[in-house]
Amino acid sequence: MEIKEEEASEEGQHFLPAPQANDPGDFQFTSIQKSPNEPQLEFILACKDLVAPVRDRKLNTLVQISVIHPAEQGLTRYSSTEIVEGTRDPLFLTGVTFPSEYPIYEETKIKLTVYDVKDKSHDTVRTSVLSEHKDPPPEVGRSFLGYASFKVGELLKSKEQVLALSLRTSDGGKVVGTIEVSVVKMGEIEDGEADHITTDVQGQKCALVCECPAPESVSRKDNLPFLNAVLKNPVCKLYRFPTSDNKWMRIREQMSESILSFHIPKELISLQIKEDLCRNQELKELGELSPHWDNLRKNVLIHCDQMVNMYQDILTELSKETGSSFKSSSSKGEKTLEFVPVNLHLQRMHVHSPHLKDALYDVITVGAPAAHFQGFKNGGLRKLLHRFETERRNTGYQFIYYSPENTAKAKEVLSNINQLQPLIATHADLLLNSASQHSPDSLKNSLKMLSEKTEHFVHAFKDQLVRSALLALYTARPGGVLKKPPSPKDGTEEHSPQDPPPPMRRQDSIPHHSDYDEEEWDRVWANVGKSLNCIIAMVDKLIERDAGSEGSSGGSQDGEKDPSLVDSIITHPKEDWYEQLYPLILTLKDCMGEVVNRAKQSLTFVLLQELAYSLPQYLVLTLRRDVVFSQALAGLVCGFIIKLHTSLHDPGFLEQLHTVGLLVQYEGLLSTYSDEIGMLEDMAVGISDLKKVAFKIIEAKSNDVLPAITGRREHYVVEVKLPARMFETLPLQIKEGQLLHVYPVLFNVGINEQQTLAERFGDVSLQESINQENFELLKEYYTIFMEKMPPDYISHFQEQNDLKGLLENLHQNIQAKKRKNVEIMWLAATICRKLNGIRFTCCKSAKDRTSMSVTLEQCSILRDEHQLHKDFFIRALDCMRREGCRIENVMKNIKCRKYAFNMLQLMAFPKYYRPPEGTYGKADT
Ligand SMILES: O=P(O)(O)O[C@H]1[C@H](O)[C@@H](O)[C@H](O)[C@H](O)[C@@H]1OP(=O)(O)O
Repeated sequence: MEIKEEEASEEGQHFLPAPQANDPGDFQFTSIQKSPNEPQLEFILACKDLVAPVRDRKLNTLVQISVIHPAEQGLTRYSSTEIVEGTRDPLFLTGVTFPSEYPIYEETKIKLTVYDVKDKSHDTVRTSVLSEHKDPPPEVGRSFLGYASFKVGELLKSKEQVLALSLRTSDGGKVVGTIEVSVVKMGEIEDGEADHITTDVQGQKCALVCECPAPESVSRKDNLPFLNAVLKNPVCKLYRFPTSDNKWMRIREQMSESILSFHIPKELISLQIKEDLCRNQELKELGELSPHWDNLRKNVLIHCDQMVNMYQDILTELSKETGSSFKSSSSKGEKTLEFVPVNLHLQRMHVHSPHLKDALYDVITVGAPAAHFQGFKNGGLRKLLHRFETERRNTGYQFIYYSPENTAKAKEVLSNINQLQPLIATHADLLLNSASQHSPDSLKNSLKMLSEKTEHFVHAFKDQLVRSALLALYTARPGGVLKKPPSPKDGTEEHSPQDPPPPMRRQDSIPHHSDYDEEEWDRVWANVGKSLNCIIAMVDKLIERDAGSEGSSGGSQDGEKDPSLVDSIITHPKEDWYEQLYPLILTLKDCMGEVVNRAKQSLTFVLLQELAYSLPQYLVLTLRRDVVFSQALAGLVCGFIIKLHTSLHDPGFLEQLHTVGLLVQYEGLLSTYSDEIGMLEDMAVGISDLKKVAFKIIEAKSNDVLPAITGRREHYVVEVKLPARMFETLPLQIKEGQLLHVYPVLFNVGINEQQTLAERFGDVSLQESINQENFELLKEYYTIFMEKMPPDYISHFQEQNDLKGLLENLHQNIQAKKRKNVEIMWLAATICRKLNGIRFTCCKSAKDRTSMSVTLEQCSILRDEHQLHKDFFIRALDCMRREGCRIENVMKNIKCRKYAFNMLQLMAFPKYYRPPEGTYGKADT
């Protein structure tokens, strides 16, 4: 293949194609040998003796890397280095990496084009707009210096895998310098020869040594296939930066989407539809009600059915998006994608630095969970829910006020009933089965299980709420009314002294003609216990008699048995165990059925109260909360799975996971001004709602390793599947299905020009209270951590980390009420990392501000943990922002390689949040 003249050669090129499957078509090409899931090829670049077109001009150079696929004509522009200023011997810190999925072979040709950049502000504009099969726009702000090309095979087979190539002018004639291409492998020692290159850094000469010590495996490679099941379309970038002692560290940045972005919302919506259908059915089965309540119920059902239909439509639409793993920032207002998180990615930094273990730093970046389709005109969930609850509490006409806690309790009891009743029935049948087999051991075991479950069942109703709800329902039946109204002393109807009297008392339409028998429920409920006792007595008796031991009757545990019932049974014993037990089991089931019937109806009546108030506003609010929660949950599950896989071989982490639970820390960059107030209010509730989520790790029984969700709105369990060989290595408690809890915390610091307005003319109290409240939560987590982790772990932990000091510092910063105090974010993130937590960074779209923040976090980690040379802090930051994963993130969201900031916005940003010249500007977001 001929490489055409530079001016014309880039026809048909496009930037960073989505890597396709490694499918060479009809041609046979030589694959590159590589470790599974590792990049296929990584190299770094340096130029020497570049010739400036104009004498004495100081060169500002960058190299553009293009790929010529062996079976195709034309170039594919792949990536660029950063711009190195003021030297003829530039050494580029931004390297090149081809991820494992990229279609690259030994025959693939790489073209390196060196440019002299005259105007940095134009540079990114120029590289941003290339789209497939379009002519590149005219060169602006840069001029062509020279090019070189090589075949991948040549590089791989060269001595020491280094090529020194002459750079030539476009006519191929004049040599204008050389370019050195050196293969690098993360985590591998380079041979003893140190490669000394000098570079001019801000006027000072600095000797840089390219050398790496022995590798340390970061994450076990056998975990990767399972991570790859959830992570998609990785973008990789490679850098080398000097350490303070002039050694090289290597950094690989990786950014991946996750199919959980769509999978979790779909799972969740299906579950919510089931929950709502079940509730609607229960409302229908509530029985006869007086006209007032019946009308309310009809109205509620109309709206609830409509709601279910809407959820079903959304699910249908989402199900069409098979295999999708990314919702772009520009789709955030789309109705059918409401439940899907915006721009969710794993942002990973892998550091290989001299003398230190390799390290991984993960941050999940995602748009703040918020209901963009519903909008923010009236604020977000935090405000809306508060307002709704206050109004509901004070309106009190036409319905009975139950507090959110009591409504949640009603849902919990209903869910327990629905789970326990079939379970008890199964255990009862198993008992009968054991009886028919005449097996004493099996009979004892079945009885044990049956007793346990029945006790749980009886216990579930030991709540005043059921009692008071029964009373309330009684009065709502045709003709039913109380002699005395339900008493607030039972604590289920909550009225402060100032509140109006309970509305029940105003239901004058119901005639007074009968008394409510409050003890009836006690009797029905107690019968379940009694019938279980009869079964226990009978089993004891049967086993006793079977063992041939005469004399003692009734076994050892009949203290609570109903003697009349037991006696009547055992005075006429039959030797057929099944026949003896069958009628008792029937009685138990009947008694249980009676309890279930009454309890279900009464608690459903409690739910009717919640729904009856302010329809359809209540349902809209529920939808908003579901939408926000779904986005937050998708991110959380993604973060959890990644954390689990990367820490699977860390016993301390696993111990922490099941004894303490996991800290999940969110960094918010939203401003407390205009629409973003509403977003922050949504986000705060969405994140707080994650407390309702617990994880359970189960053994994968098939190739489907995608997580499943069970539960209901008040309590979800996410089942994460691990293949047998990984599952086996887990601590017993986790293998036995112990629920693993999460502790979400959110710290927000607005940084943009809107925040300046909020600080000058608006209100920052929302941010202040969120930070204060979440500080308390973080402190609570730390206390539990200190209490529950083993003492030897804690003493080692304390030697290494001054968590107390960091917490104190964070507290002072929160109290200080300083403007745009980004120290809060750094401290919160550091505490999270030290406590083994999951890190999140969010702004509206997780595109611009988030990119500034994660790159700053990455470079700060390199500085504080890996001795990044202080003179290279800003250069590293600029490299990552200019050519790193985050500019690709912007590109994939808005098809333009520009952070959407204008000068005004930048001036408002804290200093280190400003991107380098040429990487920002007006962008059509
Ligand atoms: O990723 P974000 O920081 O939320 O993107 C903002 C950007 O910060 C802002 O300057 C710009 O004007 C846009 O509003 C971006 O939000 P989009 O959601 O429109 O990408």
